[in-house]
Amino acid sequence: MTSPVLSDPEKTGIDRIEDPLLNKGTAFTPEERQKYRLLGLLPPHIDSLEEQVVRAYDAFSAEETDLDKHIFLRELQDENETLFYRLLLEHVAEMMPIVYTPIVGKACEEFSHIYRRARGVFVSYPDRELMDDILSHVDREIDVIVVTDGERILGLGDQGAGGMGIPIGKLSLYSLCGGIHPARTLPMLLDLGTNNAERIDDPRYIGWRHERIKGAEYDNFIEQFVEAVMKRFPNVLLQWEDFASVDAERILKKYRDRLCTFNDDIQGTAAVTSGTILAAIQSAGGKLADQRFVMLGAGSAGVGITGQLVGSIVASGKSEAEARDMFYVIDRNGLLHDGRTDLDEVLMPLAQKQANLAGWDCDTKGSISFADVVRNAKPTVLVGATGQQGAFTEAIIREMASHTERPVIFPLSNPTSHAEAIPADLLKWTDGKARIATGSPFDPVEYNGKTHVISQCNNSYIFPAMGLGILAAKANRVTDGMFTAAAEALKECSPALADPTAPLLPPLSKIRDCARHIGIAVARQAQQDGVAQTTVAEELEKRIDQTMWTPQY
Ligand SMILES: NC(=O)c1ccc[n+]([C@@H]2O[C@H](COP(=O)([O-])OP(=O)(O)OC[C@H]3O[C@@H](n4cnc5c(N)ncnc54)[C@H](O)[C@@H]3O)[C@@H](O)[C@H]2O)c1
Ligand SMILES: O=C(O)C[C@H](O)C(=O)O
Ligand SMILES: [Mg+2]
Repeated sequence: MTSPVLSDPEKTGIDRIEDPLLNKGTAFTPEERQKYRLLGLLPPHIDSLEEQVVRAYDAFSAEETDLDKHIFLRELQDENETLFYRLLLEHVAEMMPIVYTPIVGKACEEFSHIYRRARGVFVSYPDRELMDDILSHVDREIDVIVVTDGERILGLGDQGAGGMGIPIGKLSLYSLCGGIHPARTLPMLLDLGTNNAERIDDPRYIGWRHERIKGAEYDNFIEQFVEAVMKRFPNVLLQWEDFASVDAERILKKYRDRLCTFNDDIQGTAAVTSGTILAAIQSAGGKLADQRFVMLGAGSAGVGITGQLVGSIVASGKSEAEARDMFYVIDRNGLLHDGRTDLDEVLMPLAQKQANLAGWDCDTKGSISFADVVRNAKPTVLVGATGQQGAFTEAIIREMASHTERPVIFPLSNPTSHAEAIPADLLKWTDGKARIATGSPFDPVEYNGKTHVISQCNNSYIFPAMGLGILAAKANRVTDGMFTAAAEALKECSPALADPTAPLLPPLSKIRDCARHIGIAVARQAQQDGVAQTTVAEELEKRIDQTMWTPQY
C-alpha cells in the first residue's frame, strides 16, 4: 500500500480522535493512548476492529429508514474511515445501495437537511478568483478527484450543491471496491447555481442561491478550475460526474489530452454496459456482429455506450459504416436519422441513414417512435438510459420478445424509481426469456419456479478499477483503449461465460477481485498506449497489490 501523506500523522489528544483518517476510537491500544495523550478521553475497554464492526452493524440495523442508515454511515465515515470501510466490506451487498445508488440520490435531494460536517471542497461561482487559495486548504496529497456541478444527478435532474452526495459516494467506492486509500481522494462540487426552484426556495439550502451560470462564463470557470487543479495536484486523476450531457461532452473533448481525466457517465458507463452486453451475447452462444441494438436515450450514457460498442464491432472485422447501421438510437424526439435537422455534431454520427428505413411501417408521422423502431428493426439488444420510469412498456417489450429468442434488456436509469422497467415485469412480458441487467440494484425475481439474479450494470464495476489501474501504472492520460480493456476484463469476470444460466456480472461480494482483474488490464493497456510512467510489465500486478488498501488498524 502506498502510504498516504497526512498533514500531521503525529496528532495528539482530541485532534487525533476527531481526525477520521487517524481515529481508531475504542481500538486505540494502551501504548497509543499513552503516546498520543488519549488517556481518559476514551472509555477503558479496548476493542478490536472486529468488535467495533459488530457494534456499528447493530447500530446500523437499528436505524429505521434507508436515509437514516445513509446518515449513520456518513457520520461513521466522518468519524473513523477505517471502521467505515471495514463495515462496508463485510456487508457490501447490504450497504453499497445505502452509501451509493439508489439511496445516495435521496441523500442529494435532502443534502441541505441532513448536512452534518465538512467533507470535500465546494467551489462556488462568486469565489472563482480564489480557486488556488481554496485548493491550498487541502492539507494532503490527492490522487483522485471526483467533481460534479450537480446539474444532472442520476435521473433526478438539477440538485445544485446537494449534488455533492455523488462525488462523496463515488469516492467511497474508489476505496471500497478499488482499494484507493481514502486519504488520497477528494470530492468536489462546483457550485454554479441551480435552476431547481425547490432548492432555491428552501430556507435550508446550503448552496449559492442563483440561477445557473452558463455559456462563456461557465466555460471560463471550468478552465480556471482545471488550471487550479493541475497546479495544485499535477498528477491527479480527475473524474467528471453527473454534468448535463452537452457540458459533459464538451468538457471531455477539451481536457482529455491536457490531463489525466475521464467522464464516468460517458466512458465508465460505456465500458460496464458493453462488457455486460458482450457477456450476455457470448454466454448465449451468439455473435456480436449478428446483433441489432436499440438505445433508448441519447445523452451521455447512450452516446458513450454506442461509441464503445461500435468500436468493438469494428474490431471484430466490420467497417464503421456497417457497425453504425446496426444501431437505432432514440432521443425524446424519436429515432435519430440523417433527415433530422436538430442533431448536433455529437449526435449526427449516431443517426441512421434514412435509406436504411425505406419500407418501414410506422404508426407515427413526422418522428419515428420507439414502438416503430422496435417493430421494424427487431432488436436483439435494448438499452435504456433516459431517466424515464416505465419507458419500456409492456407492448414494446412483448413486441421485442416476439422476434428474438433471448432478448437482452438493460434498463440502466437510476435511481430505482427512474428505471425504464422493473425486472419482474420484464420477465413476465418475455415469458422468462429476457437477459436483464439494471442500473440500480434489484432483488432476485422468481419466475416459473426459477430464480433470476439481476446483475447491476452500473459504472461502479469500472471507475474504481480504472482508478486502481491508472494509479498503479502512473498513467498521465486516459485512453479509449483503457476503457475497451476494462470492458473486456469485466466480461472475463462474468459468471455467465462458464454457466449460461448464471448472473451476467459477479456478485458485489467479489467486486474487489473484479476491480483487481480490471485494474491490471487497464494498467497494461496504459503501458501499451504509451501513457504509463511505469514501463515494466511484470511489475504491474505487484504495483496493483501495493496500491490496494485494506481497512485495518
Ligand atoms: N447504470 C449506469 O451505470 C448509468 C450510467 C450513466 C447514466 N445512467 C442513467 O441513465 C440516465 C440517463 O443519463 P444521461 O447522462 O445519459 O442523461 P441525459 O440527460 O444526458 O440523457 C437522457 C436522454 O434520454 C432522452 N429521453 C428522455 N426521455 C425520453 C423518452 N421518453 N424517450 C426517449 N428518449 C428520452 C433524452 O432526449 C436524452 O437523449 C440517468 O437516469 C442516469 O442515472 C446510468
Ligand atoms: O451513479 C450511478 O449509480 C451511475 C451513474 O453514474 C449515473 O449517473 O446514474
Ligand atoms: Mg453518474
